[in-house]
Amino acid sequence: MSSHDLKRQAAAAALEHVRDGMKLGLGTGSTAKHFVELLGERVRGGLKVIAVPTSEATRADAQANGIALTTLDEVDRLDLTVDGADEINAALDLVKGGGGALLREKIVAAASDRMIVIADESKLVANLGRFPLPIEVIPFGLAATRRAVEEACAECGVFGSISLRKGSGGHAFVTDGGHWILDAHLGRIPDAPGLADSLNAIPGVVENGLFIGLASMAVLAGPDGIRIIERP
Ligand SMILES: O=C(CO)[C@H](O)[C@H](O)COP(=O)(O)O
Repeated sequence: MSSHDLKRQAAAAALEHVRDGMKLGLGTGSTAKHFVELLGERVRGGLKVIAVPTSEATRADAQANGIALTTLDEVDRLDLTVDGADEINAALDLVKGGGGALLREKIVAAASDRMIVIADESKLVANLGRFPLPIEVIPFGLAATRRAVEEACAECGVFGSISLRKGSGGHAFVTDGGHWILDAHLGRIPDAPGLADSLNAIPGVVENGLFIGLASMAVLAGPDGIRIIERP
């Protein structure tokens, strides 16, 4: 079965947790895009939901699929966010931001009563860190911020190259918030909560891609079917 099919299966399984009248957060990435498409089918069939997208790309997809949108200024809390991830461990801590939407994704997840992570099972890892950790930074003072990121990593016992993410044309990739992304190639992150706190204490860092304690359930699709991991 292709990765495309597995992602769609995970998205379909998560859709079973959506109820009429819910306020939803819509994630970003290829797996979340399947969820938006399947949710759109249900909306066209009469399901009433209202949703906050986590990126301009997801906003466009949601609008194309006829999903009513709102903002976190107009609603207090969201009932459920469904989003993908780059890495998921057994404790449901995540690395996110491969698609560059980590800041809005974390704001929306934190404003949600529940977050369901959808992925093909290759995203489940014993240790976080093989996927480069995205760190969203302010362009001003990039070199100083990069040095501070290296120091914070070293103090947490993790080492590796830190690269500025490039977009099309070789220029810096620019997030929806107008920021840049440093990708930290660390290999293994033994203390993810500690590293997340240290990175966010750096003035030029806007947010990092470690999602600690935000996901309540992972829906993982593999060749043998759907596997659910729930936060105890
Ligand atoms: O964090 C993300 C975007 O910022 C995505 O959820 C993550 O990159 C997974 O993407 P995909 O579903 O395409 O594998």
